[in-house]
Amino acid sequence: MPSQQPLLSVEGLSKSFSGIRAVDDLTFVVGPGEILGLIGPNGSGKSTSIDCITGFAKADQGSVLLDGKRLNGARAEQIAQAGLSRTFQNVRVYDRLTLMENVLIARQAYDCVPWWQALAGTQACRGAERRASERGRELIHLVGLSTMSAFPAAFLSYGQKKLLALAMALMSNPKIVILDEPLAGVNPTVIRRIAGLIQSLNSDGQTFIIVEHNVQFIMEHCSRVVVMEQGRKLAEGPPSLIKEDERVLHAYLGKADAVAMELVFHGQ
Ligand SMILES: Nc1ncnc2c1ncn2[C@@H]1O[C@H](COP(=O)(O)OP(=O)(O)OP(=O)(O)O)[C@@H](O)[C@H]1O
Repeated sequence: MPSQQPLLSVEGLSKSFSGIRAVDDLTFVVGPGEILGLIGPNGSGKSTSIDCITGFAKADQGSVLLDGKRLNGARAEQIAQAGLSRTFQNVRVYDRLTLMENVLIARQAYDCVPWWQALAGTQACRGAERRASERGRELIHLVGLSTMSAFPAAFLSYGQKKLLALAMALMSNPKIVILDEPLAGVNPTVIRRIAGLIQSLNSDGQTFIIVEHNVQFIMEHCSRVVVMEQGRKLAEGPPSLIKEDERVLHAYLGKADAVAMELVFHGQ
């Protein structure tokens, strides 16, 4: 549990789909500068929780506070504007648009000048456009895609699209970035690049929540881990404690012996 005032507080979050309790009374906090890992077996409710927190699904119960501001009932774009941005399990980029256009579109949800200024092409509007282009260039460079900046996103490999999605999520200078399975379908080289980016952004103060099936990655890169099983929080703590928790091994493999430990925590 972080000692500072939490940046994000999720309390009593619940969501059912026609009788299936996908998320059941989930409570956790994220402190400023943390990298929180959210793990659990398939169907344990991770994505539904993230969808409810980010306004992509409506929770049945519970509250979400970002920096003390209540987000319940807000639309996804309002939540993004408040400082909570995310990527998706199935990467979402616009294939026909260039990388630069993709990041500029991502920023529009957050840093839009009023429509009348945009129509009139005011100085404020031109200034905002210039700042957005500079930020977009910086982020495309940061994720290592500068040489492809003017190419359509369709030219990118799946792993490169994940890097573009990360740049898009950062466009708004969010308080928290939620990465939903950033490593799924990605080769080891891109995994290393994503890991390096997360670490370097985090050392500059960026807070992350990472939802991931690669438990080894979570154990290496997160300061704290929340484990879900059947919609509920099963365990929570630093990686060193989670690794010792037999309930976590049981949740994944139905047993908690040395072989299970190697398989879950070291991917062997
Ligand atoms: N739109 C939906 N309609 C009906 N049931 C759903 C829907 N979305 C999720 N569920 C169910 O809710 C439960 C939690 O699903 P969720 O996708 O949140 O789990 P998850 O931990 O993210 O799984 P995975 O790791 O496989 O992505 C599952 O039983 C799933 O079948």
